Amino acid sequence: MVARVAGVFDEKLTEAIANSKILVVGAGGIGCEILKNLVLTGFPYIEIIDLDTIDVSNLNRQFLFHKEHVGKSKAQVAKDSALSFNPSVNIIAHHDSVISNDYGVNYFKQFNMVMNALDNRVARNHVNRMCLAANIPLIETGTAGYAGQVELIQKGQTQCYECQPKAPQKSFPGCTIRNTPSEPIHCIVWAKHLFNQLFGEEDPDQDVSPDTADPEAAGDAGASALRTEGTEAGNVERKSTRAWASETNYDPEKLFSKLFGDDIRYLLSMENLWKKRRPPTPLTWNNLPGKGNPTAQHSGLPDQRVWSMHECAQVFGDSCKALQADLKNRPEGDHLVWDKDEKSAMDFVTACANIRAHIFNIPLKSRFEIKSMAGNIIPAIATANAIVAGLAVLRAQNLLKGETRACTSVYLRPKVNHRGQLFVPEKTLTAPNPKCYVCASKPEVALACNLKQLTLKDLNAAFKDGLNMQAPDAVVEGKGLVVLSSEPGETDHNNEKTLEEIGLNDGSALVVDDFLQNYEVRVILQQKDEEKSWRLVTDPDIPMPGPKEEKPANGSNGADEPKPGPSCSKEDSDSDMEIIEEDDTGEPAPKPPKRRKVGMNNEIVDLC
Ligand SMILES: Nc1ncnc2c1ncn2[C@@H]1O[C@H](COP(=O)(O)OP(=O)(O)OP(=O)(O)O)[C@@H](O)[C@H]1O
Ligand SMILES: [Zn+2]
Repeated sequence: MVARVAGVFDEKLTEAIANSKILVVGAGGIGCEILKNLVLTGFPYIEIIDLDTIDVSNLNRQFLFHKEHVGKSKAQVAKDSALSFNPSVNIIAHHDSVISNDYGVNYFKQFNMVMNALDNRVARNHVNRMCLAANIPLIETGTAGYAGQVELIQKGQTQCYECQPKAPQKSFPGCTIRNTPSEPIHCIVWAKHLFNQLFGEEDPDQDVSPDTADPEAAGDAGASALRTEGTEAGNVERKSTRAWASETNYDPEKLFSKLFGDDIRYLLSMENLWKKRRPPTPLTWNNLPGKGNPTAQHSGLPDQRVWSMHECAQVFGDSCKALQADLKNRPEGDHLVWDKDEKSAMDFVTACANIRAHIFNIPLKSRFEIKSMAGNIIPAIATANAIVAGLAVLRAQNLLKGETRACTSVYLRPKVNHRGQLFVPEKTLTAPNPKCYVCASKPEVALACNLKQLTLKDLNAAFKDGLNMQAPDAVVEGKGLVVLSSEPGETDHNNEKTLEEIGLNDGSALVVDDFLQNYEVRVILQQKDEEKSWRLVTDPDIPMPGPKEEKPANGSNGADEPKPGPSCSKEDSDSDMEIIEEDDTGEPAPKPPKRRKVGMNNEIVDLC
């Protein structure tokens, strides 16, 4: 197939293309389209990075992949398929995360531009910072259903990906999830948390047991249960759910009795909760509704049928055993990662969510519906991906012609607007936010917190969650005192110390850097007695996200799992679209590299 037809582009562009080097990040729905376009346009040198392998669910739109490729590296297969269109292109495929420290600033610097075709904010933030550091243009793309967007990010000329705070991630109060669910999604989030507690990465924010600190139940919370329940029941004694499950050898009956019997009785004892609500009904393993109601009696696809409680319990038992076996086969300390496309993981969440829904008189859902809700699936539309990828490659051509000012953002709308437009371009480039804590010439941000209460561990979380850092190091400005080190173990002994205890006070400035991202920011501490956790403060006009429940979603289209927030008074909030994203891989942060970033003269705060 002829990929480059002489005379199609003017000489200047033809030459610029011939001398170009492009990095494509992501070989999914948009990435495959971009790669195909680049190859057919005659781009001679392309590197493509994707951490994932091909799933059968990708095949409907990621047309560089076929059935025989399932399980293989996306980047490698995308390369091989694209080469069949134009074997003369030099394509280098990396089956890897772009966040890996193998791809540092010097790696980025070798390219004329980067084209992002990602599906999560963590990776997008990272590439944004790398392109700013390397001072190369980044073409950002995203779709959500029929909507899409292409945006140029160029240091000093346009907004960066982080110039404006992203809409908050949809969140649910922790006590709704743990004590008083009222919608199917509450039960689905609970079930995903349970998966993590039992088999995944344990997170104290994902506790699934009754929340005795629920302000609504204040006073008598669980008191009667504490009196009547012994530790034998397993739910009153505060031990890790994982440790307890492991002691019982993940016995499905025991797990079921604790989670859906004892814990529910414990909740019932928090009487204030049920004054205005219908109380839950505990279930007993040996007496479940729906026995003798086999699958065969139902019509429709198995996944689209709602299971009886009896079936749920069976699936619960089977999936528990399968997941336990999977966990056992892994090296000590390893854990499972929930994946909607992994059968046992999806079965487990469907069964647990429905059992809990039944207990709380919430409508049950089919496995198909739960998969879509639990995976935050927004249908990916092949044509939207193709359009956005086409626009992205046109923008790449603009850039190569030196027409940066023409590279305004373009929005693909799901429907024509009142002007009859389906593609809506911005009139001008969007100027950078001079107060941006990422792309400003001297990035600076204030952190409002109560220094008497905020611990160094919290501070680390604030840098990770609030400033989107991967491996923060923090030094007291002017003193060279290391308060946080990304070097494992170096400052961990101070984790529980408050900022006041380590000598920081109102107005103290920290220089915080992330070696992985080539990013440094000055953080000024602001003492706020009333602050329960922490809050970033930039320009007074720009509200910044705060901790946990306000943490920016990795998927601004709501593609992330809603997270429970710490406060019960917090209302759920839907997010608006910014860069539109597909699904989120929930990719874990990479391990920080072994290194000492801070200067030799810096000493580590040691208060032990
Ligand atoms: N840190 C990362 N490094 C490299 N590639 C990444 C990273 N994070 C995400 N990706 C890749 O970006 C691509 C995004 O593509 P897309 O949105 O079509 O998602 P998908 O995983 O292929 O599809 P779906 O989520 O619908 O199953 C994926 O192939 C994903 O593996
Ligand atoms: Zn910025």
